[in-house]
Amino acid sequence: MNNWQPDSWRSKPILQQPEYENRQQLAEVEAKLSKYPPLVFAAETRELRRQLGEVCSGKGFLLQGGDCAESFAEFNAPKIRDTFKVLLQMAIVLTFAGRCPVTKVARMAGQYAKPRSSDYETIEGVTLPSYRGDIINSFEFTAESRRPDPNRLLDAYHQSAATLNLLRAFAQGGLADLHQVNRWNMAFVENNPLKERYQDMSRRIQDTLEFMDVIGINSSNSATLHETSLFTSHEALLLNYEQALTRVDTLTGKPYNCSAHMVWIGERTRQLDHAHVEFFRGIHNPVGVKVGPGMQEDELIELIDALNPDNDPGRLTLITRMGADKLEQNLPRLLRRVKAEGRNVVWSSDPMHGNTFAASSGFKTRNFDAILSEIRQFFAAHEAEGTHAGGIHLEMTGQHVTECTGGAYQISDDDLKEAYMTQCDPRLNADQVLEMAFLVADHLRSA
Ligand SMILES: O=C[C@H](O)[C@H](O)COP(=O)(O)O
Ligand SMILES: C=C(OP(=O)(O)O)C(=O)O
Repeated sequence: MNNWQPDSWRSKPILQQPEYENRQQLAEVEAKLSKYPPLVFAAETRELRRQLGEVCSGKGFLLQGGDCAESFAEFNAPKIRDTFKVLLQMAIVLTFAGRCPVTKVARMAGQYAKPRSSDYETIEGVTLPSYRGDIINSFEFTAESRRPDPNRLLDAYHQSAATLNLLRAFAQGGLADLHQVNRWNMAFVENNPLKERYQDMSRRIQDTLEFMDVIGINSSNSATLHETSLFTSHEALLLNYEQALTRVDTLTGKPYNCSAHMVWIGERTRQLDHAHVEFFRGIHNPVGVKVGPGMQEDELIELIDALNPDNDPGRLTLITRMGADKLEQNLPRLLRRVKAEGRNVVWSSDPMHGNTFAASSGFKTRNFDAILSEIRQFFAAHEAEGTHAGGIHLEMTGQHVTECTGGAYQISDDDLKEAYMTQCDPRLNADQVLEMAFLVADHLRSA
């Protein structure tokens, strides 16, 4: 890899970074972190890359989702469990109703750094630095809380480790057993308007499991029924942290970012000659890049070639976040060009980030219909261009929040205040996610 070093990003321009007052303290924290154990194992990231290779060739679907920003204050087992459950529930719908293998990647165990539209926030005449995620500063609106603190990198590491530990236990310790999932999902949809449809699917899964049991395949002899695999991901925005967790894999001799299985570059920091692209080109994880409506065809090809010079299917996921009103004009031209140039990428849709607006009540929100519209258009564009709609990327939570308007419960502007808990962007709640899962499953089945 040409002149790449884990720290070669430091000589490039970089956006969306905090201003640390005490650089010496930051350096000490980075040195400490670089000696800590990796959070993931390189071979696991290779398995994810293999699965994404299958998705790239049209034989699978990527489901990526979780919090907009994980929080230090809201760190507890029920919250992790509920998001895990909702991800699994969605994956079951996609796999069973959509007849498609699903690779599950959580936006968890590391999603602590946020790019912001503005460096400052003003409330009632007081201006302070913006909240940039718990790895950097605190949400509370005081000068002290908003001061970037290097020790937060260590807190983020420890909280990621604990989250990952619980996710691994849930995935492999029995909670994700298909018999169990089918059972607890029933309670989960108790009050959902799509309950009938879900229960019908659940009964068919139950019949299938009973049939398999009769022919001798059950949880005690099949890991596929007893366990699940769940990978982790986050936006690798704070490169001081990401570099400190980068290790050379002893099996292959290649550098991997061991802070998560997959990491992505955000829409605001994907400039070709900037630090994030430089760092990402050298790590061997599967990586993603957000692609907004302003992306030009030539620029995209250059970006693809910088990040995936070997044209390896599974290495690069393009996460489009166009906005429902801009997709039709901008996605097809990119699909056409990438296909014409023979570049292997996974195309995934983030229907959240292009559809944010301020509600009349003042809350930052997203409307469910706009989110669905972006997804529908994403599938339609791929169908028209003969490319594979490979995944979705959602900001969502298992908690019953009221952050996005609409959906079967018709959450209104006025309802937003009931349970608006996000620290940054509005998330879909469990009911809205289920509704979306059926819609996507219908598309997958007809694709
Ligand atoms: O999640 C993405 C960004 O961090 C977020 O949309 C920025 O929000 P802002 O426009 O309120 O800064
Ligand atoms: C910041 C994010 O998205 P984007 O880069 O697409 O704005 C995000 O996914 O948290």
